[in-house]
Amino acid sequence: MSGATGLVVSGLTIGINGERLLDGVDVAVAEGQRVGLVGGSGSGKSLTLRAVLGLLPSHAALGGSIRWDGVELLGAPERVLARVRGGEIGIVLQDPATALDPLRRVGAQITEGARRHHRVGRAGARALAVRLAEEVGLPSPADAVDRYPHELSGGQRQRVQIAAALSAEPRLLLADEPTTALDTVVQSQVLELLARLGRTRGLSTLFVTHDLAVLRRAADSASVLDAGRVVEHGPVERLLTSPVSATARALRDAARLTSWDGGRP
Ligand SMILES: Nc1ncnc2c1ncn2[C@@H]1O[C@H](COP(=O)(O)OP(=O)(O)OP(=O)(O)O)[C@@H](O)[C@H]1O
Repeated sequence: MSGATGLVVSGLTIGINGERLLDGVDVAVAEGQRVGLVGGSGSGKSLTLRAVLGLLPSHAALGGSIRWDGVELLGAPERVLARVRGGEIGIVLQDPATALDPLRRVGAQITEGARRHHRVGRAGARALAVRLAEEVGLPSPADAVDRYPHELSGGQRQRVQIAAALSAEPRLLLADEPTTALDTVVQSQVLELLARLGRTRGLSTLFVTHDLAVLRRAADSASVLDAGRVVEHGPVERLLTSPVSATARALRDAARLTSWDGGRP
């Protein structure tokens, strides 16, 4: 066990059905850091996140190393993964509609992590749900926790998912395209929320996206993935202003076409 805190992924390889899908990926997220993984569709971003959580199909062949606070997670026993997954490491996915259970009230879903990882009782859970609903900016938090997901807007549902990820008090948040399904105004609000939570909770983040303009608000440094390999790494600002690899240049050009204003104040 090494003394390194945070997440250190090194030389990660993933093969499924004889096809090498990830080929030696290195990513590290130290305490309090905001790191991005950016790349086009199919480049291996989600596979990397799923590998960290031990959520790959059982026939996937994994190599390399994924250490959390110095503890190797690759091949770790289920009880270790269960503690880390949704506990010390929280996750927020792209689509709150599929991440949330349509048949359970919002409050119960927000506090599931706290009940599983910290044995919070029923009464404590309700107070915690309201507090977290307030922290993530849900309107009328005491009412919101009694609603069902379909009674909330898409942006509010994404706030619920973030509150649920926070309830077990994680130190690292894995975010997989958490704003892609939202319109640009709501996207901006959710990015603002994640940035604030990072500051107030000292939460580190590993943020996956195909959009460098989004990443500019969500991470300070990033690795650029192409076909399962890291082709470039550096500050997000530098990836936008002077990308070196063809992949980063293409992502910069795409960001210019959409929302990035070229860095003008
Ligand atoms: N369970 C699986 N079985 C076989 N191939 C898979 C599996 N999961 C992912 N892949 C393949 O691995 C590659 C990387 O997938 P991944 O989901 O990591 O891409 P991504 O970068 O997240 O892309 P997107 O932005 O489109 O989600 C793709 O070619 C995908 O088809």
